[in-house]
Amino acid sequence: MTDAPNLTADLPVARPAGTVPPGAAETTLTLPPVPSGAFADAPAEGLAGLETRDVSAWFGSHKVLERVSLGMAAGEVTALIGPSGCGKSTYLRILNRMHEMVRGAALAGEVLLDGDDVYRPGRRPAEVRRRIGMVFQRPNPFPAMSIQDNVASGLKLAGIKVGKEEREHLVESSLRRAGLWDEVATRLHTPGGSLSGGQQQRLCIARSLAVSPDILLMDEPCSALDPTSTRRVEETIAELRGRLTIVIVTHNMQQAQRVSQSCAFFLATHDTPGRIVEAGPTEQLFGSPRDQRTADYVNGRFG
Ligand SMILES: Nc1ncnc2c1ncn2[C@@H]1O[C@H](COP(=O)(O)OP(=O)(O)OP(=O)(O)O)[C@@H](O)[C@H]1O
Repeated sequence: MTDAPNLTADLPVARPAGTVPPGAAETTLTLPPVPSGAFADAPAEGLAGLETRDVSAWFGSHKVLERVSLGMAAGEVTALIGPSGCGKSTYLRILNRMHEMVRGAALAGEVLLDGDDVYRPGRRPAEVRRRIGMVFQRPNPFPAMSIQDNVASGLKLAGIKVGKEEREHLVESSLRRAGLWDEVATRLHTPGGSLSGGQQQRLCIARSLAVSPDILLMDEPCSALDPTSTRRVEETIAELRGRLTIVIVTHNMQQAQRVSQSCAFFLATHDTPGRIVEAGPTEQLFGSPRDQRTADYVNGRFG
């Protein structure tokens, strides 16, 4: 594994994408390509990996991310860690084109889903978001809608039409994959809002899975949950590993170690945007970090 940011350290932004603020991307130059899978073992067959090259981000004139290059291997769980405000959630939202929904937001760089830039002109954001699903900090099912319809709503939102039988099959298989089926099989018609917080979060995972995404992004998915529900969601993540690619933002160092195979440590200072200080196998990042700042952070000495 390689420290991701060092590949292109101190080079100007390579390819402005979107509405980069004036003067932000001064130079255009050709960078040596980041070798595919440079940060991970060979990708699992049939699964898609994600890679970013020199991703920078702004809110208005405030630059919040600086040239983040990272490979997120197919079928693995990659954890993004770092102190509050270092840009982890912004980075996550860039991966499935949600960042551009914020007024005044801009970015530069490339996000490659199986080698294909999700910001390529002509590529539809809705299609990107179907392939790269997202689970948020707070469970957000439709509370009055039945459990079954909540799962199927993912299909509707993505504009996927299926027959009754296939719909039922998808609902069941998605709930099974999210580890919720046994708890709800006899009450699929009761409202999603009647479930516990942890069950609601797994319902949201099932809703995301119903459209068969390649990637699942999770933004602190357990921060609103009690320890038992947290453990259950972590088990679900473990079961999904190898079937799709997961990128999770977490403040919980134990959780990062429990669920992820790779880890990236982000850091910003009061006058510098967020960057990756160190990325690599989780075991190495926690067991023998190369950078003192990583060691200090994972050992709870700051942040
Ligand atoms: N919608 C927004 N408009 C303006 N600035 C924003 C917006 N969202 C985030 N920011 C700023 O971008 C920077 C990075 O925020 P971000 O939420 O990505 O960090 P984070 O590492 O995920 O933080 P946390 O761990 O607290 O969630 C912060 O300075 C934040 O204030």
